Amino acid sequence: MSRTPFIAGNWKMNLDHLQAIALVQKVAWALKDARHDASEVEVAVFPPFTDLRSVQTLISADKIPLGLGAQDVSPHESGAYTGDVSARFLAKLDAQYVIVGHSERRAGHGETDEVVSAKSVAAQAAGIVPVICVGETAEDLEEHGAAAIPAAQLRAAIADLPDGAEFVVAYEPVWAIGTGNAATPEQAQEVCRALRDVLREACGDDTADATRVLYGGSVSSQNVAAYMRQADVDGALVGGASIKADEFSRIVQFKKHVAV
Ligand SMILES: O=C[C@H](O)COP(=O)(O)O
Repeated sequence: MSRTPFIAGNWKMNLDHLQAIALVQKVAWALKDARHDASEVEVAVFPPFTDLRSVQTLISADKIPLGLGAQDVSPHESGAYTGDVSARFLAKLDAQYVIVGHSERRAGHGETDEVVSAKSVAAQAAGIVPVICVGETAEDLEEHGAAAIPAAQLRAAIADLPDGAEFVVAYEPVWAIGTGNAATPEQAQEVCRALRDVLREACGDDTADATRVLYGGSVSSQNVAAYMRQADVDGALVGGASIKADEFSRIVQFKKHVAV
């Protein structure tokens, strides 16, 4: 089955809303120059909450072929949850995606598998596609091998999603994030394949064949093509390189460097 490749740019806590506008304009020019066809490669950006409105306005006014996502979402619908942002609020801003379970939130904010599952459910209920991040630390890798922890995290994150729910999986080995020490394409393929097996077992063939599994961790224009050659890697979750318009645009144009 063919899955549309997906390049997702997670800006993390970078760029205020004015800088965000400038970056999106540059990315839009680069995509136009490259005659980017969104039906061939889907691209989305994940700005901080405070930038979402500005970025959404620009994308919609200038018909920029970019999807929009948020970096986090509340597991709750509404009420006394100071600082939380609900999935419904994000949907109102045309967010199509939301990242859940990023390792920086698991580690820095104590997010458990249960919280990640609740966030996936909240997003899905509001019509937003969760981008479920999983990945092992260097210690996990040594103790359990590469796939065991990400597979367990994925099982937990999708456990309460209804049948047929759409979601994206992002395999991000923690040791590869922001380090320049990217996983090899073969390592990425091995774990992405194992994650697809989890989907096959938990949700059946249709979901396993249709769900996009991304690799993330020090992705650049130099290595993206090698990941995209792997049978079970359907795209990339890009951090640092996504806030550099030229580099992000080169990543998006990976097809120029690889026959897929
Ligand atoms: O969400 C993105 C990942 O954490 C990867 O970040 P990075 O490309 O800076 O390594």
